[in-house]
Amino acid sequence: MAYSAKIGPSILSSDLSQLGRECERMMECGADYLHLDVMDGHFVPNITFGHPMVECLRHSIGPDPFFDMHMMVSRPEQWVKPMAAAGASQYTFHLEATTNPGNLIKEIRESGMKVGLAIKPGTTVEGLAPWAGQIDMALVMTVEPGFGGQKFMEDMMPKVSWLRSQFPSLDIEVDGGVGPDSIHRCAEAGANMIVSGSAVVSSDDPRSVIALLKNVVIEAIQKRSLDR
Ligand SMILES: O=C(CO)[C@@H](O)[C@H](O)COP(=O)(O)O
Ligand SMILES: [Fe+2]
Repeated sequence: MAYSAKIGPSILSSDLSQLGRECERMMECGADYLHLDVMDGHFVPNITFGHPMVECLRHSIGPDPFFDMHMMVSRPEQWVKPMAAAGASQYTFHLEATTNPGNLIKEIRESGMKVGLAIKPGTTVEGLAPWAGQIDMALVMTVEPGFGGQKFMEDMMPKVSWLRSQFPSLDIEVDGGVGPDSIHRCAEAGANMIVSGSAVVSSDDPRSVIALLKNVVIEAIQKRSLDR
C-alpha cells in the first residue's frame, strides 16, 4: 500500500486578492499540498487564473509546496509547457477534454510534472481505467466542476471504491463539497488525497479541520491494511 493521506485545500473560495498569503496560511495550518483550480470559461462556466498567476505564487511561496493544478480547460494540451515552466508540480486534466489522453500523459511527464486524470460526475470510471496504470493520481469529481461551495455527491463513492479495488496503490483524489460531514464516506471508499475548499478556507480554525480530515483518512487506510 504505497499511498498516504494528504489534504489539499482548494484556494478557490479564499480571498483571491491575497492568494499568496492564503496559500502560505494553508501550508502553515498543515496542508500537505495546494489544489489550484484553473478554469477557462469554456470547459466550465467560470474563469479563475492561468500560468502567470501560478508563476507568481511559486516565486512568493518558494519551491517546496506541491501544486496540484486542476485544469478545467477545453484544450489541456495547450497549457502543459507553460504550467511546467511556471512551477506546477502535477497537471490534472479532464478525460472529457481530450481525444488523446495517452499523448497528453506523455507530454506532461516529459515536461517534468506528475500526471493526474479527472472525471466529471457524468463520466464512468471504466473510461478512466485504461489509463490508470500510466497516471500518478485519479480525481473523482464529487460536484459538477466550476464552482466551490457545492453539495457533495455521495453517489460518486462507488467510483472511488471500484478504483481502490482495482488499483490498490493509486493515489485517488476527491474534489467538491468535501468537509467534516462527508469525509468518512470518502475515506471508507478509498480516497487518500482530499481536496477541501470552503470547509477549510472559510473555517475559523482551518488547522483543526485539516487535522480532522487527515485523521479520518489515516484511520481508514490503517483499517484497510488490517483487513487485507
Ligand atoms: O474543482 C473544484 C470546483 O470545480 C473544487 O476544487 C472546488 O473549488 C472545491 O471547493 P469546495 O467544494 O470544497 O468548496
Ligand atoms: Fe478542483
